[in-house]
Amino acid sequence: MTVDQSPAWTALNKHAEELGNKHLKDLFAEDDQRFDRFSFSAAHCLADFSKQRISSNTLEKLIQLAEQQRLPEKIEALFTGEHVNTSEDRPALHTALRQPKEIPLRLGEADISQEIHSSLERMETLVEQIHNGQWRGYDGSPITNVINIGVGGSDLGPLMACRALNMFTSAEIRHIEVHFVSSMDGSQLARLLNKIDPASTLFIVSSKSFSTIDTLANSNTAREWLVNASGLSSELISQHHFIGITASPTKASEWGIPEKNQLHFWDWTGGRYSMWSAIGMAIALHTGNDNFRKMLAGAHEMDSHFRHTPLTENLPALLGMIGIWNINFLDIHAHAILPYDGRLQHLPAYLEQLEMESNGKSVTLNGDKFDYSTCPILWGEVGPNAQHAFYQLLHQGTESVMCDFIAPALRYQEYGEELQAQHQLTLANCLAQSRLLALGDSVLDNADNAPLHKRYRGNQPSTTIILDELTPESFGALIAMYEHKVYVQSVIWEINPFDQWGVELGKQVATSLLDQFTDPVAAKTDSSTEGLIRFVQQQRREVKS
Ligand SMILES: O=P(O)(O)OC[C@H]1O[C@H](O)[C@H](O)[C@@H](O)[C@@H]1O
Repeated sequence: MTVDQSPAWTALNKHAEELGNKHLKDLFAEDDQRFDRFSFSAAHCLADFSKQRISSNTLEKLIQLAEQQRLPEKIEALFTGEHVNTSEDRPALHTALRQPKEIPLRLGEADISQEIHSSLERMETLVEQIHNGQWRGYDGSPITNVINIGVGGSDLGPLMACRALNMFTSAEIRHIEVHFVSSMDGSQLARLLNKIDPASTLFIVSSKSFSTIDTLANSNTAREWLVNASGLSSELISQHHFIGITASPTKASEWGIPEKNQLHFWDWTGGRYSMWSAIGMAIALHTGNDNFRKMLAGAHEMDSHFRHTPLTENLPALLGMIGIWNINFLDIHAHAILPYDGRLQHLPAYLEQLEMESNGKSVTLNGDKFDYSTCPILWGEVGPNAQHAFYQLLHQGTESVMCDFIAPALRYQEYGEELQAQHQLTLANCLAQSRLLALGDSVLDNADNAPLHKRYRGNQPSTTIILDELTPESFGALIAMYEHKVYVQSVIWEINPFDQWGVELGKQVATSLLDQFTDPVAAKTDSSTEGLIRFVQQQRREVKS
């Protein structure tokens, strides 16, 4: 029996028939205590679910589904290192990466918390050496530019965190610029190599597998650039200008990263859950080791809340379960992430990987196919900008879209009134948009007289997440909350959120197609692929002739 045939699921289907058609404006009209009833706080975050199409009865039934799916035990299994990643037969212990040293965690014979903290301390030592100019380039120059080469989980997290915590970079370390290169087409790298000095540039090759072609292609180009600029051997260049962060040390050594320039993490850290490990070195370089530790501490605060709080007040559990309600009972399959703080500009892209690579699955842990929906299409943009882009669709389109509005309460405390006024303006827009999406033009007195193209139907569900302030701690807590939300949904859907088999075949097909561009008698594919390759080859011939 799959979960959609279970008693709790059936009860929710029945409940959806009763409540599903009730408009949010009616739910608010019936209950002026909705905010108090449906908003919850923990670890620097307040989550307001009152603009979700739920009643207290809905939450009760969702909690019953979560208990039916044994969510509390599954949460404990995650934290204690059980092999929740069944298809790869591994634990998923990203929470251990932000656990204080004093709390032991046994994995088999080993207490991994000691290993984790010695790796963290080693990373911090390298960061200090780079910050204080001890780490030198091939001609003795101190490092001023650091380029993180990585993709997916080895890029999106560190990039997001560096932008989010940019204002926490102290003057002492501002002489170090951190850049991110991920795209296999070389466009980011080419732009950078044109403007930086090779002698004072350090590359961090971030790759759990150390076999991702995107990252190796960019790293090969970077090394060739340095070898050409210096006239030195690639061995010598690798000693001064390359650090490798990986869970595959042998491959990193084979590529040429000296053992002493390597930082390691573990296969029980999923790529998209790895920014808390040495993969976060770029964050520590950009914001300082202290702020990196504060980010870990904030995430640990949310971990403790998730692990020890009853489901009825558990933020990640409620965020996850209300998502299940929207997807599986209200038939909503689009999810917009809308940060009302430009520092969180990379949050949507990060969550796209975290959520869709984790829960974009259609087979249960037992290998069974099923008919119910899983992860929705998730996308997003900085809210105020998106108001001038796709909010037309949110307000007057035909699609139901659930939205997450995310904003800090406090900002610019140490700045002038102008900037504080800009934050006030941004908050007003954040609250206005979620209000209008929920209530539609019932916010106006005489909306009924307006022509249809000026009507706003509302009833678009949203959650508003307010951080006390955007700090390393609250940022860590926010990301940990979404990680746990994803896990909660995977437990309900009985899927494995920690593997990503679906990304592999495309890589193989790409490798086999590479030959097609150079070898005309290569293996047959299909008329479209062959036609497109012929067109590219023709363009190249014309350029040459
Ligand atoms: O860190 P790496 O092994 O280079 O992997 C980088 C990324 O590529 C893979 O294809 C997966 O899609 C991601 O989960 C991963 O984060």
